Amino acid sequence: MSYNPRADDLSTPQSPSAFDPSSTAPAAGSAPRRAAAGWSAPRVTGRLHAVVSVPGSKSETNRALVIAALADGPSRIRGGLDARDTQLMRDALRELGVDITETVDGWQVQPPEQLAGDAVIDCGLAGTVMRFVPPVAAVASGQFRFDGDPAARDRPLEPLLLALADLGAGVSEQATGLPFDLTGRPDLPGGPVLIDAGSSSQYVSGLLLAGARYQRGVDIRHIGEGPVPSQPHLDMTIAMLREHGVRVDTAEENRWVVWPGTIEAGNTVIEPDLTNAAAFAAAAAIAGGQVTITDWPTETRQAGDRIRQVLTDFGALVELDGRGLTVTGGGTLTAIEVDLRDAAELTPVVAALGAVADGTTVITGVGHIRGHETDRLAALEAEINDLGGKVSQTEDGLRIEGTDLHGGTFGSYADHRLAHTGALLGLVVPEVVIDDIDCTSKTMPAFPVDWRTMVEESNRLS
Ligand SMILES: O=C(O)C1=C[C@@H](OP(=O)(O)O)[C@@H](O)[C@H](O)C1
Ligand SMILES: C=C(OP(=O)(O)O)C(=O)O
Repeated sequence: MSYNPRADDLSTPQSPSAFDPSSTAPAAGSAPRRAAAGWSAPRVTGRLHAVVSVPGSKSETNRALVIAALADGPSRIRGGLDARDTQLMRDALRELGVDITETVDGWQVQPPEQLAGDAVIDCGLAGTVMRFVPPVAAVASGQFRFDGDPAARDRPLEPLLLALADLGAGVSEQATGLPFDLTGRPDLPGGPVLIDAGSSSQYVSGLLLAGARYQRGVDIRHIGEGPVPSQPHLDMTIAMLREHGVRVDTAEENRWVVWPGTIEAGNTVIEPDLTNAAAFAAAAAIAGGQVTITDWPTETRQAGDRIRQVLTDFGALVELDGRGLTVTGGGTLTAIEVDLRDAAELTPVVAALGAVADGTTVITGVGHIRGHETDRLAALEAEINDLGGKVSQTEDGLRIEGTDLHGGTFGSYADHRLAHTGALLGLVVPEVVIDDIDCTSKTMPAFPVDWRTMVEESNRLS
């Protein structure tokens, strides 16, 4: 199965323009829409009553693949996510000479004696591919061109390219993002490097993942004014590396040191993706009723686990027990104020909840998501307001006045999580149509079917 639609088949709108507090024109909303009829979001007619399972974590899967590709022998990954982002990662690593066999019992990953290749690496729209693979290619012999979807060319990358050049890789001069060329060398010196990682934690994760294979390891210092976002994702990187015998020192704030050495091969079991699960959990809160997500881990490194507290704060009942995570909603929500810097991926789901909650929801700490799959702050503002919402961007987040909404087309900008926002609103607002539901294949190809099943089965029972 391929999750890699041709860029010119996507017909997705352009990214909305950068934040401009003086502008009242919703650049994102005025972008051209997909001409096709779109996907009618299913509406809940009674109460939700569903048990849902979601596939593996994108973040864990792509880290496990990179670690296995750099390890000292064969590894097995069980429960790995099969979606566009992880397909692109598997394809990229294969271009570097890694053998990945997909069996019913998981993926068997066999690294080559020496990473090597001469290839164009397609990053799609995947942050984890465009930021984790170049540090790996830096120790491969060969020349690589990195490119991706049109929207991927707008995603920030320059700090990582500068860092890789400082560490000894050959990076095309003047490159500030995709596309760029990289020449690797198995004896990459590595060593100390300064980086402004305020726009993405993924630069640091990428350097950490490959750093043990650099001659002098890597000693990264973040020098930006603002903090590095998404701390749980950094913690996940460090924990997974340590599980594979890599020494990572983190005693100093904003400094990460990886010692040179072997990355031990081993087996990894991937947890369900809690950020994708968050959309299903939020469904019960927004529409009322009960949704159980199976296999929700009692302890996890995933940032998406934060949704438990968020939904509780909105007024839902959230229980974690042997069944999994069960969310019970009464159909009304109370607005919250929340700093999502550590779990910025949740912003589109939280924005949907805020749009229909009683009161004004304020989300802070997420200015950097202007560089996610699309400018998420502009897109959420424009698309929710197109349905009659009252959303405005702030410098580092959103201010959302809960109100009654009406139907209309919800633009997804090729962003799976924007599609989740539209689907959530469509549970309670009649005639919401999502222009491009297929973009959910980035991390969950079954999303449209599983979402509709959740709603239609509940409607049938109530
Ligand atoms: O390392 C990862 O797996 C991720 C880190 C975060 O990126 P940013 O730090 O760029 O937000 C997160 O938003 C993204 O979905 C996945
Ligand atoms: C920001 C996200 O993805 P990426 O890994 O492409 O940065 C996301 O999945 O919400």
